Formats: sequence, structure tokens, C-alpha cells
Amino acid sequence: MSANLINITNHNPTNRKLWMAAIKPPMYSVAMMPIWVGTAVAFTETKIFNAAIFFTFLAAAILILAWENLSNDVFDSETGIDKNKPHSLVNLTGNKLLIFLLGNLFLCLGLLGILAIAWWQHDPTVIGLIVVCCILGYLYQGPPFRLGYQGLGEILCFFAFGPLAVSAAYYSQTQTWSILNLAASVIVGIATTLILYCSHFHQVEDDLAAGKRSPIVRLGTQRGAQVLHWFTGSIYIFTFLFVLWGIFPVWTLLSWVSLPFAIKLCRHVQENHYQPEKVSNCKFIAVAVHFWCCLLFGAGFIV
Ligand SMILES: C/C(=C\COP(=O)(O)OP(=O)(O)O)CCC[C@H](C)CCC[C@H](C)CCCC(C)C
Ligand SMILES: O=C(O)C1=CC(=O)c2ccccc2C1=O
Repeated sequence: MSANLINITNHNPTNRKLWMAAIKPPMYSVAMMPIWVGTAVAFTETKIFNAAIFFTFLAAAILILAWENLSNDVFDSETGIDKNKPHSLVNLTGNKLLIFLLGNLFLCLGLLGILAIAWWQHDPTVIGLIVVCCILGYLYQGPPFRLGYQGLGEILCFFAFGPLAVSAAYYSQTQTWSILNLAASVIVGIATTLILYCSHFHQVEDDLAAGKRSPIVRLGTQRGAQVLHWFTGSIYIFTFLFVLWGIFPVWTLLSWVSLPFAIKLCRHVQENHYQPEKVSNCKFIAVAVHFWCCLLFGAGFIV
């Protein structure tokens, strides 16, 4: 049996854990929330809900994020930054080409789903917006740009998962634009960017060695942990202000139910920012903050 096949068929628990860490199932809620929130705002404003478009968009978003993650492992294998990362899909399979081709297959299927939406609407706007998201995703990690290595990933992430993806979801239902939806997209964008920011805390040593100037490399873990308080707090402060100004319905304050996760995240990082093995799970606490915050925020528009 080849080494690759041994890797894939070895069912011991450690190997299963590595595969789960490589595939990152909880991370895929990140692709779903912009579609959920954009569709919820569209429903509030227009009472339009097209289920076929909603579910096609959800599936396509998941496929596109799968491409982003698979190609991240491919491109990172070329810079050496993942050499200590056993849960990289390239390291697990030992087959970079396979992961590259699989990633591109997911991208094509995802874009086909979005193309179907554009076809049903006789309007290329949604595919245009999602192609721009994919270009930002490539600029983040792909050669020769690798803007994530310059510490610019958070900006790309905010625009891709915030204004662009949420506007695309809104437009896919209504074929119009909305200022309310743009304001809502700011909340989704910040909550998603929080996850990316948290993902750097445990990687400072490997990032430095590979020349990646992530925000945490630039700030240091201590200041990074302090900035995290403001970053996390801004989600709740902005939501409150938008409610106060009469822009968001009061029920969007339901998103504050996610505050315990946000407090847990800030405390955990404050206490462990300098211990990579302890802080490494903070990304998944941030995923919980994002999930509950965006789920309830979207629900607040429908209630
Ligand atoms: C792949 C991403 C982060 C991983 O970064 P890193 O290399 O530090 O992680 P590892 O340690 O695990 O190697 C996320 C990058 C996000 C990017 C800036 C923007 C992606 C845009 C998406 C393609 C947009 C999808 C939108 C969808 C809702 C239609
Ligand atoms: O593996 C990761 O660190 C991330 C994967 C991912 O898909 C994503 C999407 C949006 C924001 C952050 C992240 C990650 O950090």
C-alpha cells in the first residue's frame, strides 16, 4: 500500500482528530452566515424569500470556502509555513496535486451554483460579486500576492464576508440594494474577521520563520490580546448604536446572547496569549461567537 493510502485509510483516533482538524467542519458556518443575514434583511424589507436561491447559495458558499481552505494548504506548503502543521491536508495526504485539483473542483461547482442563480435572475450581478470575493480569497494566499503574509488578510476578509457576500445574498433575493443590508454586513464582516485575527495567536513562531507579518506578529501577543477586547466589543457596540439610531430593529439585540462566548474568548486569550498550545483553540471560540452572534442577529430581522 502506498504511503498516501496508508495515511488516508489509517483509522486510529489521532489520525481521525488530525483529519477533523484539517477539514475544520465548524468553520463552514462562516460561509453560511452572510447568506443567512443578507436573506433575512431582504425578507424583512421586501417579504420576498426564494428558497431555491437561498439553499443553492448556501451550498455554493460552502463549496467556495472549501476551495479557499484546500488551496490555503496547497499555497502554504510552498512557503514552508505549514511544515509543523500535521493537520495540513497536503501533509496528511502527501499529495499536493490531489488537494489542488479537489479545491479547484469545489470552486467550479460553487461558481456553477452561483451561475445558476444569475441565470434564474437573468442578471450577472451576483456572480460578479462572488467572483470578486474569490479574487480577494486568492489575493490572501495565492502567489505572487500572498497579501495575508503582509498582514492584510483581515481587510480582505472583512470585505469578502461582509459587504460583498451579504450584498450578494440580499441581491440574490431582491435584485436591488439596501443601506440597511450594508449596515448589517458590517456586523457580519467584523465577526468573521475576528476568527481570522484569532487564528494567528498560536502561530507567531512559524509565521515569523516564514516571513508572514500577521497582525499578531506585528503587534505582539500581549497588545494583540488587548486589541482583541476592542475588536470583539465593537460587534456589540455597533449593533447597539445601530439600534439606538433606529437603523436595526430592536430584536437584533438578540445577538447579545452570544456575549458569554465573547467574554470567554477575550479572557482565554488574555490569560494564554503567550502559550501557543493553550491559545490555539481560541479560533474555535471565535467561531462560536460568530455563529451565535450572526444567527441571532439575522433572526432579529425576521422576528
Ligand atoms: C483560508 C483562510 C484563513 C486561513 O489562514 P491561515 O493561512 O492563517 O490559516 P492556517 O493556519 O489554517 O493555514 C480564510 C481567508 C479568508 C480570505 C481573506 C477571504 C476569503 C474569501 C472567500 C473565498 C469568500 C467566500 C464568500 C462566500 C460566502 C461566498
Ligand atoms: O483555518 C482557518 O484558520 C480559517 C479558515 C477559514 O475558512 C476562515 C474563514 C473566515 C475567517 C477566518 C478563517 C480562518 O481563520
